[in-house]
Amino acid sequence: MGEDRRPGPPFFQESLRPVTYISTRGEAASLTFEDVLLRGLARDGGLYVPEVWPVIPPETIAAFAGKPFAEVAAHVIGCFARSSVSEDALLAMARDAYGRFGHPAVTPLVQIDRNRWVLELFHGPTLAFKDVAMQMLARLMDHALAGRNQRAVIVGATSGDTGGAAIEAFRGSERVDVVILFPEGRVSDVQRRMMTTPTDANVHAVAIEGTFDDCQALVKALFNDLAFRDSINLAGVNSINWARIVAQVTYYFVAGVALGAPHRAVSFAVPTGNFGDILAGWVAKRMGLPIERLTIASNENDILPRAHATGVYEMQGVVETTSPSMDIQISSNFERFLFEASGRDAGYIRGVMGALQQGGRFELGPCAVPFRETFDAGAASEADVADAIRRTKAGSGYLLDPHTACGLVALERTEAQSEVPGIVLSTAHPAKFPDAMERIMGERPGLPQRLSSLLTDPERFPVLANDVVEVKRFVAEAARAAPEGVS
Ligand SMILES: Cc1ncc(COP(=O)(O)O)c(C=O)c1O
Ligand SMILES: N[C@@H](CCOP(=O)(O)O)C(=O)O
Repeated sequence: MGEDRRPGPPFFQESLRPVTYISTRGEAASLTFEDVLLRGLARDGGLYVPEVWPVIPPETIAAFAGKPFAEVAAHVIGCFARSSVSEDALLAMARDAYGRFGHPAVTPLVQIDRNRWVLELFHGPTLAFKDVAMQMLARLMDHALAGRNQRAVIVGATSGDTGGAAIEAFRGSERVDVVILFPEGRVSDVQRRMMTTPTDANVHAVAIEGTFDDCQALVKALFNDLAFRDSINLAGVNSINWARIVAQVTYYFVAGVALGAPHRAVSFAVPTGNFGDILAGWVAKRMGLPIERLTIASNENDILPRAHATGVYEMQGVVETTSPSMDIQISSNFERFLFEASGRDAGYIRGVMGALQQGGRFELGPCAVPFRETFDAGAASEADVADAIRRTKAGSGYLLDPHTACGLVALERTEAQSEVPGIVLSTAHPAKFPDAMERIMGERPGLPQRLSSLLTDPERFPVLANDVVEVKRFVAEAARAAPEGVS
């Protein structure tokens, strides 16, 4: 394993050097992986990225072939986490985390067409791709907090899936309390119930009168109140937390190698909201995975494809779709890409993020070209989504969920006339969206037997105004109610 530092010494000499992390806004201290893991957002409001990019040599990538998912995960995460956690500890965590998945391959590939594949990321406990990272994150955080004899309060925002995955991964934890904010009435019943039916005292789901973007802004406001964040040891599990991205990089390598990488290239289409999952694909490419095309797939909330076409990132109001987890406008992780595309110009990032906050838009300027060169982009209308689900079922017998259908539509629109295999990331199981699937296909996909009581178990959740003071009060109360004994 080596690191991409141009110019620089040979990669093997670099390989023992721990990776440190810098903020995209350039005004926060550099941190270790463990600090980044526990802090989430940087104190200057920016996002952490590695100071140097690790590179995995082709022969190591080739050797991933046939290896258990957990072993590849330990290697990939180890590239970023070496300073904080040993590869043996990572391997033990990965074996434990991925042992909970319902498929031996963890993230199997299914062929749906001559040269198109679906990468099923939904075999974890909450039937969405978030489990792949969240199950590792919970173990990494517990390991780090135990080492420091500390507790933390996690506050997260969800458009449907992150919340359930976080609550499932951290429920019952003695070191962590979790408060998840979700947009009232804008998640599916199954998604909401995955958050509101667990009875563990350390997990709380809160409906916010607003959109996902409002929930995410509330979380960032809590992080930006430095006195508040320090008083409760605030941590984050959204993809603003770098460890989330890192843990998602693994399945790009696993899928790529299964289809012939590093000896041949592959392409991915990624259903996109917060830009986390596709950023993980971009990281895999930087680390050496030969990815020909990386396609941003949106639903009718098409701010990223519009920015791709016009060079202007402009908010227009969120519309509700059958793929609610992608009903997002402020794609947090886009900031990480812009930081790299601008040549790590923290001043540029402060400028564009300030403009977005104040005026709801910014011009990509010099970043428009690298954005177009690095990614393709496509948006699916609601009619496109229904059509993709119906014809895929008719053609191959395979049932896509509405998020995955956006991915397929975007892949089809941007596919080159090349023989490179196209992989659509399947980010959720169709059973998470029974109403939408019934409208499209005429029947409701069944939930797995282990979730049979989900739709009848009692729910508990307060509804709060989109108001930072009210949310702070709720979070402080949840933190106060935490058990004594750990500082
Ligand atoms: C099912 C599903 N698909 C796609 C996405 C978009 O992923 P990202 O926010 O990482 O872009 C999400 C939410 O994040 C999701 O829950
Ligand atoms: N689609 C997500 C939104 C939050 O994204 P994250 O990856 O930053 O946690 C969800 O389902 O909650």
